[in-house]
Amino acid sequence: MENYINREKVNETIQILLHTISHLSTAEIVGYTAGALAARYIIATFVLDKLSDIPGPFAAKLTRFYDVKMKASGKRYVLIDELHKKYGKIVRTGYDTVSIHDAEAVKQIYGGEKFRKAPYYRVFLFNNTSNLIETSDPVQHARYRRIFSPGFSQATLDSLEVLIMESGIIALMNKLNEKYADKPVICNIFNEFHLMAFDILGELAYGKSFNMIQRESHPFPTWIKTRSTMMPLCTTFPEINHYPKLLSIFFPKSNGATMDIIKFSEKSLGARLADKANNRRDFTQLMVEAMKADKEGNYLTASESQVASVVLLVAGTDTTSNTMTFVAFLLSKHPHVQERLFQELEEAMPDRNATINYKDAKKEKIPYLWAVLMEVTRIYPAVPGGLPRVTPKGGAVIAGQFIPEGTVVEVPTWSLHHDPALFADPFEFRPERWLGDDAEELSKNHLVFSVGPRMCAGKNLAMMEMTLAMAHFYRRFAVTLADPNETMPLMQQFIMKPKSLQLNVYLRSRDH
Ligand code: HEM
Repeated sequence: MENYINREKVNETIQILLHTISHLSTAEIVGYTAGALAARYIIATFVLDKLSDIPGPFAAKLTRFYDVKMKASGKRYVLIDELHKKYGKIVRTGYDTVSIHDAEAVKQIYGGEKFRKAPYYRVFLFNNTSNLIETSDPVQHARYRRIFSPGFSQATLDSLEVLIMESGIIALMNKLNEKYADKPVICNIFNEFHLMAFDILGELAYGKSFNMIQRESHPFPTWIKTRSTMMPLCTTFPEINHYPKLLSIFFPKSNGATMDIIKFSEKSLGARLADKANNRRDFTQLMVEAMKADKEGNYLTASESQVASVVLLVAGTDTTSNTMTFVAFLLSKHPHVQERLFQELEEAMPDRNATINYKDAKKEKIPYLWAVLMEVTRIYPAVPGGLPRVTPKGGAVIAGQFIPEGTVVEVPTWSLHHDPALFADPFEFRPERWLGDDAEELSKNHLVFSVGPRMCAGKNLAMMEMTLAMAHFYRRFAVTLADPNETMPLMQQFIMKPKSLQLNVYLRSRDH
């Protein structure tokens, strides 16, 4: 390279440039700079545009703000679906982003390591510290997965079942019995499931329950809510997430909430480190061990551990509690389904107040409960949007279309779940569809936990928690909507939830 550079010529050019600039007025400098930036933008957008043959709204081609607007609407999954209906199975959603509505593309994009997680995920950086959900580096991801996989295994979860039952499910059932059942008192069941999910994850990822079912309050959910206001902008312009100082200027409240979360995590982990007698195999224990591990082995830094607690909590609370809210909504709207479920549960648990083990509540034993969960998560997948990935070096042909390297691609989960070619009458709530001979075939396009190496690590925990909670809840109570005309409008950030943060119901005790 050295040989090709004529240093004298370069110096001479710089001198001429500096000389010219020194003779320009401020207004001229501003004008020329703006002109140069505009020219660069026009050339990049219209001349060098590598995605020019992919259809989509004109505004999406011009700026990433088109996507910010979709995200800020809280309805991005619906808007993306409408774009597919208008433009076809491959749609441009931004100047470097493409949505692909094609079931075959799922395996190609998510099934292996080739398509890495997009910079979008940097919004999950806490304090600029990498973690299981955020990292796009397969080596770092493998280290995190190795450390945490014992905590996600069914064997570990079985050993923690009593804890999950007592701190979460039974505690909630007792509260519902006392406070709401058979009384003309409205129960915001969304909130109650939320409190339960927090208490369970508190036990597993913070070493002890937050005791929210009883206390009904804790600053954690507010911190998370405050932090999430930065999502639309910070997922679309992800570079900003590497600069905590910039974040503190642009999003002072979000940043403050992040710092509060980190401080809380630091304190909780410190308490567990000091509690030498406690060695149950939960996530906190895995972190404590990883912090003491050899640098060459499965180690975690203190900062990685604090962030891991947060990430497990964020990933494992709203997802499960919102899904349980969706179950309550759909079962209230379809009383015959609720009745059929009750009959199966009554058979499995003849005594209303008895408890049942997970192994006796599973698909093989109570198939209708499983079918209800499958159908609810098909209609309302807690993570409804496409999961953004980057096309590898050399680009890739996806669904018959060449997509250049470095493009962000995603397959929209909600759209596939409502595609009549994949699910007959997709907008109909019909758990029975999961009891037929083609259930296994159908489940190939059921993507609520995603697929491949980056699929949900907490699937076992989620299924166990939701199955046990639903079994005990619908065995004990009949649920009706406080407002029979309730439509439950939804709001999507990364996770989807009821927009009002409420689902108001009445609970009636099953009397035998
Ligand atoms: C109904 C409940 C849940 C749903 C629908 C769900 C869905 C998902 C989805 C779709 C992903 C892939 C994200 C992506 O690629 O961008 C994911 C990842 C993840 N989930 Fe879940 N999740 C649920 C519950 C849980 C629970 C209870 C935990 C545990 C605390 C958990 C922990 C994680 C983690 C750690 C990842 C990242 C995995 C990795 O990249 O290796 N999730 N989840």
